[in-house]
Amino acid sequence: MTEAIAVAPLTTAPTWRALSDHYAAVKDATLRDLFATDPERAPRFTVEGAGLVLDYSKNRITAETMALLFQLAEERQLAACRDAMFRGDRINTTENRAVLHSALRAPADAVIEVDGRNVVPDVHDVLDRMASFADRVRAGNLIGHTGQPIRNVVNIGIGGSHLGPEMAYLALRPYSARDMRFRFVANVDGAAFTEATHDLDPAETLFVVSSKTFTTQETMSNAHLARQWLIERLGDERAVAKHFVAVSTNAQKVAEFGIDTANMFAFWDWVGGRYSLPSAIGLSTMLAVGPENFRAMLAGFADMDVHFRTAPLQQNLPVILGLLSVWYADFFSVATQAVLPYAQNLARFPAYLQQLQMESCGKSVDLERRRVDFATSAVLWGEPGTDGQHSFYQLLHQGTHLVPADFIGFLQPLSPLAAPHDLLMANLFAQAEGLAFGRTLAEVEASGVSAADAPFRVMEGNRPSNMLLADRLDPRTLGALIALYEHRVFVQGAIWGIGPFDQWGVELGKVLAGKIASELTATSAPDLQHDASTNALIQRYRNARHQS
Ligand SMILES: O=P(O)(O)OC[C@H]1O[C@H](O)[C@H](O)[C@@H](O)[C@@H]1O
Repeated sequence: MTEAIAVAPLTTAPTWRALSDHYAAVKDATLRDLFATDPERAPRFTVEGAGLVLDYSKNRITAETMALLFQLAEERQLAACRDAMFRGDRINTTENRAVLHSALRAPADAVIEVDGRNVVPDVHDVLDRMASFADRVRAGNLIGHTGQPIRNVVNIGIGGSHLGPEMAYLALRPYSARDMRFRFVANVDGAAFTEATHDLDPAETLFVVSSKTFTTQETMSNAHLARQWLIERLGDERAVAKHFVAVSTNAQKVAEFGIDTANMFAFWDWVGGRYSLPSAIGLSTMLAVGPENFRAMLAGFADMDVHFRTAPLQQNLPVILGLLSVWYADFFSVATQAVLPYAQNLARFPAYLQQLQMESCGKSVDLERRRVDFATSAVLWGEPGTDGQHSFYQLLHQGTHLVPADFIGFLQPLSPLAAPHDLLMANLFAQAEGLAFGRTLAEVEASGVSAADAPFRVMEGNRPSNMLLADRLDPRTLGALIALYEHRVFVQGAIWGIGPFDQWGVELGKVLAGKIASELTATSAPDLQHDASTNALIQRYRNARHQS
């Protein structure tokens, strides 16, 4: 099946109109009043699944809002779209591909077919190869060209081939090998490579070149730098064979680069880059945390897959979160959304989610090729708490933008230092409370602040947030958390009727950069045919380059 499920233009859907009317009726309701008039509100709007608890009661919603949003989900055939994805239909119609990241974490006895072939055994073959390779490296049994064991791993990749491995490595740092060093190089800026390798002994260093296509300019440039770095220092081109492995879908390009395909870990075109962490793209994470922890992370992904497939819409975490995003983007005209993990180890989680959500849902044409007349993805951003509190929370509390926030916290500390955890969690709960309920003028004045100063201290509140809690940031929980956001993005895409699995918008920049790169380095003055601004910028760079 290659066709997307056809749906009518979103804004003509009957429930969309009902939601518009409903929005007009509830937009000024305050969380103070909503909580005061409904003692059952917190339990009513708390759901659990796959080891995560979601309290979404501090959103600007009523029971009717949710009923209408669930009705919208029915009208947009969300369940049928979801089932088509899990079944392996070619729902990525603009690239004519199936979308089966869920197969990467399916149990070994599952049967998921693409073009009549069960892909699950292929997935498990690669996982097993990754596991035996990881065991070898971690035990010090992978010997480099000069006879020394490999102790450093440098992942070279960008986008989905970087953000997931780096984010998961940092998240699971307490579970990782402390006697090895892990580095992640993405930016084509040579400074990234230099910084990552300056203190590494090449004799002990393994490069994992991760690229779905194996053609990405930045990754290929960094991989060539790595090759040169290694050969210069070890003095022998044959060293490459023992210090490079590749993760890719493109065996031909891997061989052309000079990596033996025996040292390649494969994945498939039905895995999107930003969904590829549970594929072989997770190799450097597995090298860090070991096969057992990596498989536990996959089990967490699978827990959330099952929850998304089977929980009723009303109890379904990704469905609820996706619908709330639609509610804010399209009715409150909210342009940004914050993700605020109260866990230092999730420092790169917002960056990871940026690609996941913004590359997926940053679209303005629906699958029926119509320009949309509603807002799609919000700009997603965030930093770990409490650091963000001392930076941008001022705007969250008193600025003119409404920024719905996802707070993420863990009941058990990851660090052996338990005392700071109480303080961390106190801040987490306090921020959500403060944003929702604020502080009125009367309350400020009653606290002894003068009438002249009081207006500056008022916090109007009514700023929505979700609270996501789990027991502990362990591999299984991390998997469930990532899958929660993957499926939330899917829900948004299905409601909006856009294709969340392509990224045509990144192509133009690549084409232009290729042309400009040759103009910057041409020995004779090129005939610049850009606009006047771009021509002048190129000229300025050429002048500086040729003077130095
Ligand atoms: O894994 P690669 O093929 O090197 O792709 C790396 C990244 O670059 C592309 O331009 C896409 O925008 C991303 O979706 C992708 O993750």
